[in-house]
Amino acid sequence: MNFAVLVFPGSNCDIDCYKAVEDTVGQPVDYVWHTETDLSKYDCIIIPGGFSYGDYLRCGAIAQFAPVMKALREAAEQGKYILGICNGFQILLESGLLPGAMLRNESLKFRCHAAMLSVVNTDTPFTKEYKQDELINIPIAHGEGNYYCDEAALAELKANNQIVFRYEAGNNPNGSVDDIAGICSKGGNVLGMMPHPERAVSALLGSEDGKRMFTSILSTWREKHGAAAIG
Ligand SMILES: NC(=O)CC[C@H](N)C(=O)O
Repeated sequence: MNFAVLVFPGSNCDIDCYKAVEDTVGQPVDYVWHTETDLSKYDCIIIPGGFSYGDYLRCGAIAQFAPVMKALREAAEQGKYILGICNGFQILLESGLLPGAMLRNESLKFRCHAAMLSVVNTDTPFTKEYKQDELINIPIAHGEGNYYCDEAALAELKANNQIVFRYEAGNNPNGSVDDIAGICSKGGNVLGMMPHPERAVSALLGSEDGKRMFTSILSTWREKHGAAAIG
C-alpha cells in the first residue's frame, strides 16, 4: 500500500506523519510537494498539519488552490483514502471536500494539549479497529479548530453517520458545534480531524491511541484489495 504525505509551504507535521506511517504500518511513503499534479500511484494521501501559506486569509484558504488539489479531488472521487489532520482538515473544508467551516477557537487562544475523544463512527477505513464510543487520547494543537456548520448540515452529518470523533462531553477545547472533532465524507473515504493521531503513536509521546488509525487504514485496504495485496 502506497502512502503520500502532502507538503505545502508552511506544513509542519509532515515529518511526524511520515514517521507515523513508517513506525505503525511500515508501508512505502513519499513526501509529495504541493506543485505535484499526479497522485495516481498512491492509495492513501495524508494532508498534514501546520500553517500552509502562513495561514493567510484563513487557515487552509490558499492551499485549496495548490496544483496538487486537482489530483487530490480525483483521488477522493476514486474512493482513495484521504486523511486531513488539523491544517489538513481545514484544507479539506476550504476546498469543499468536506462540509462546514472552521472558526477561531472560542477562547481566541491557540490550544495545545492532550484531548480525550470519543469514537462515534467505527465504520470507516480510519476507525475500524477502534471500539464504538471508546475514549481515546489524541493531542490537539490549533488556533482555528472551532468546527461550524448550520443546523441543516449538522442534521445531514448525523443522518449519514459522518461524525467520526467528538470531544469528550464537557471537555470541548474550541467550542465546535456538537463537540465535533472529526468528520468524514458520505462515502467515508475522506476524513478530516483536528486532533493529531500521528502524535500519539508511542508511549514515549504520551499515547499510543493514534496507532490504530494507521493500522485500520492498512487492514481496510488489504481487505478491499484481497489478501494478495501485500505491499
Ligand atoms: N497544527 C495545526 O495544523 C494548526 C493548524 C492551524 N495553523 C491552526 O492554528 O489552527
